[in-house]
Amino acid sequence: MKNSHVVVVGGGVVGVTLGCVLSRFLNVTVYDRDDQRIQRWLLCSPPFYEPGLAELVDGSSVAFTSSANCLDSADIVILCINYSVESDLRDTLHLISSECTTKSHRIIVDKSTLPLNTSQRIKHFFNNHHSHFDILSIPEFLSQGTAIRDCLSPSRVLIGCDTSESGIAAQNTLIDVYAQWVPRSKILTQNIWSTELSKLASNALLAQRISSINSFTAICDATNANIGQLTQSLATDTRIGSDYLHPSVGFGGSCFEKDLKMLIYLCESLDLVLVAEYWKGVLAMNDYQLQRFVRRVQDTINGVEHPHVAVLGLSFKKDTGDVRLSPSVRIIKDLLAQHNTVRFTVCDPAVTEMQTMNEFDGCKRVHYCHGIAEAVNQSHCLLLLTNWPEYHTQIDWTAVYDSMHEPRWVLDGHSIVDVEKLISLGFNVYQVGH
Ligand SMILES: NC(=O)c1ccc[n+]([C@@H]2O[C@H](COP(=O)([O-])OP(=O)(O)OC[C@H]3O[C@@H](n4cnc5c(N)ncnc54)[C@H](O)[C@@H]3O)[C@@H](O)[C@H]2O)c1
Ligand SMILES: O=c1ccn([C@@H]2O[C@H](COP(=O)(O)OP(=O)(O)O[C@H]3O[C@H](CO)[C@@H](O)[C@H](O)[C@H]3O)[C@@H](O)[C@H]2O)c(=O)[nH]1
Repeated sequence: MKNSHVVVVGGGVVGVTLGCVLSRFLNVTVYDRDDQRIQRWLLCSPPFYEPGLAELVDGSSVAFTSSANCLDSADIVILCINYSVESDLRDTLHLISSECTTKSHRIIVDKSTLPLNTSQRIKHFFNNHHSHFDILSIPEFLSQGTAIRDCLSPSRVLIGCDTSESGIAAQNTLIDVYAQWVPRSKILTQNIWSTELSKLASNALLAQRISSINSFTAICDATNANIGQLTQSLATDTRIGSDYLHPSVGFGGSCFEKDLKMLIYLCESLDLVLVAEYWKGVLAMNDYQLQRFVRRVQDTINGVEHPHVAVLGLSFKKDTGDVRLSPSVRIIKDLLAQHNTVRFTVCDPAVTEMQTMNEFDGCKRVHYCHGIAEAVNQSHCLLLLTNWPEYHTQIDWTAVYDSMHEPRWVLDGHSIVDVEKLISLGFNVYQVGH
């Protein structure tokens, strides 16, 4: 195993973090078809922001390439790719099959979150192409912003395989690989259906908790109940706990929505109509929460001539520059569509000006700012759309008040700021569920 060559396919946060950790024990190449991405990694200038990843890459022995011929020397191929369309996956498999010609046996690990039963379909594909590849499903549970910590100390590692002799041998090989840094008690072996479903179930339950708490913010907004007091009470019940019960404008990012849709698709294809409807409710609640916030913003700018809205936080959560399916982006786009004259100044320490321009197709009504002071200057309304509490505490509220124009609204989408303090300074404040 020591001299095994591992090729990680996909140079995103999952592939690169895992590649770096594995390179402490094995010979690792990260292959991505996007040459620009690879060039950034080769220059140790990551194509996206993930805390500590540049340093990890810099200190590792990982090789990076956009040339697929590295696949031929691989003993283990680990798929860490994003899934867009079925034909894309087929092309990837054809590529692996055509490049991997010289060795008689290899292990293919599916680490991407792809539609259920994909590992089985990968197996059939290679069987039909007369290649002796064993397929394992090892889903990834890391979160962006804490990718390195999660990869080094995972809560569990699931290794799914079929029940053939060589499948179990491949599973044992990967157990030995992971056991080099993960306690064996945290490495669980399962069948492939269970590992694939475990991944979707985990994200579905986390998303469901967020939608559940957000549903209570709607009740709090309509009554005298306060969401902070409610979550405090829920958190003290150890059976419920406090994780993933932080109220927000809704969850975002490239995983929860996509994985819920895969789960719903699976339920529908199994004719489990009620189960599908149940999970659709989680997505519907997420949209409802976002729309409630958009309406709140509209109410605050109604009647203001040429409203100027400052936005703090564009990425989908703290410690990442990822704007994929970010609630913040959705809110701005909705308001741009509904209001002809509104303009935005946006500030996020982890997002670049170029990303912002690309996200809004160069729209002249959205401006990127380097700091909060610049963003809020002459604005009528400030949207707090980051769940980065440390960032909120850096705000000089008196200076913000002086540089804003009437009606001086602060709308806190992540229930973080001290509402009473802002009201005492003269701001109008809306906080989700307050
Ligand atoms: N981002 C997360 O927090 C996270 C966590 C757990 C699991 N996942 C899953 O892991 C997978 C990867 O996630 P990510 O965020 O690193 O993705 P990403 O979109 O950032 O990166 C994927 C990379 O794969 C490359 N790629 C796609 N098809 C390829 C091919 N055929 N050949 C070579 N390169 C190819 C793309 O160019 C891209 O650079 C996804 O399936 C995702 O759902 C992501
Ligand atoms: O109490 C909470 C917790 C999170 N969020 C939001 O939920 C979204 C997702 O947050 P998080 O789970 O921290 O980020 P991801 O990086 O998307 O990670 C999720 O998705 C990954 C990809 O599948 C999984 O591997 C991880 O285990 C899973 O946490 C973000 O918009 C957060 O603002 C809330 O609104 N309230």
